[in-house]
Amino acid sequence: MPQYKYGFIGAGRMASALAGGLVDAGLAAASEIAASDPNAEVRQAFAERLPGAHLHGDNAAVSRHASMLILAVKPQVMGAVLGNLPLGESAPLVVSIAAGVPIAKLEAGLAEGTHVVRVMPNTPALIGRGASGFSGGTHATADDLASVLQLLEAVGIAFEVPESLLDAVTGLSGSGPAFVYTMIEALSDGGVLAGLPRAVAHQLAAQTVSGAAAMVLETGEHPALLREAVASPGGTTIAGLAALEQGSLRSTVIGAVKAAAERSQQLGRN
Ligand SMILES: NC(=O)C1=CN([C@@H]2O[C@H](COP(=O)(O)OP(=O)(O)OC[C@H]3O[C@@H](n4cnc5c(N)ncnc54)[C@H](OP(=O)(O)O)[C@@H]3O)[C@@H](O)[C@H]2O)C=CC1
Ligand SMILES: O=C(O)[C@@H]1CCC=N1
Repeated sequence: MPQYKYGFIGAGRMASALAGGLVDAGLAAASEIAASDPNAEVRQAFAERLPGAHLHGDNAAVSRHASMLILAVKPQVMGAVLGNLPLGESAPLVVSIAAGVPIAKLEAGLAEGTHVVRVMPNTPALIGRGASGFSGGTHATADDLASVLQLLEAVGIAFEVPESLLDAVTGLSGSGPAFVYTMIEALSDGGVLAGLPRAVAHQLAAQTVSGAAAMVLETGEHPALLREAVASPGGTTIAGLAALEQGSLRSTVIGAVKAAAERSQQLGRN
């Protein structure tokens, strides 16, 4: 019988976000989670965030004993990791969260017949607000996909997509939090320029982004209609929107998602 419900290979930022999120969601106790990482500081940080979890320096100590094995290493080291990853007798479901690494490459590096699911999550999974896409491999069963959906829905929302769309998910929601943090910083800077104290501007900016996102998700209204409701004729908002259009905000954001999706595709070719 596998000893750990969830095993993470690589205990870095995304592994600790997912592990923390699934413990908070009640899907597993910390003692049912194990993670391996060659970096002692990273292992210590994971253990501090998730007291009771089992940390190892050796991947095999996790890969042999997990029901679901989550590969959370950089795409650049995935080949080396797969080449040295013994699986337990009751072979685990292997889930990769690495950007760009195709299912075919994962399957080729693992024992024939291994059940594989490729996932693209994001870091807000740590607080139950993740947004993920996933796609099953050649041998993945309906039960495997259901287990992965259960995991991802415990930490946010998730959509099954054809594998060909996972690079797009990476560009939008995988990398997207970084784009939004940049927007929050810029809003805060704008508030400071207009005279607000930094601490107040920072809170107002973050809450404005969070509130506006919740309006889209909770009212189901199209963002364009919500925007129109903010912009009074001859008012302040339309003056600001005109400035945004001058700076080509939309095409810049579209370009950012496209660049990230293209980089994900490139990583897959390496
Ligand atoms: N961060 C994010 O927002 C997201 C990341 N991802 C994907 O998640 C994966 C992990 O990203 P992230 O958590 O940010 O990266 P991190 O660098 O924080 O974590 C990866 C960890 O893996 C360790 N590692 C390196 N080699 C091995 C090995 N052979 N065996 C086990 N562990 C190893 C690294 O150690 P060391 O640093 O010493 O090399 C590092 O601690 C990536 O593939 C990324 O594409 C997906 C969605 C979002
Ligand atoms: O920047 C990266 O490569 C990873 C993948 C998606 C988010 N972070």
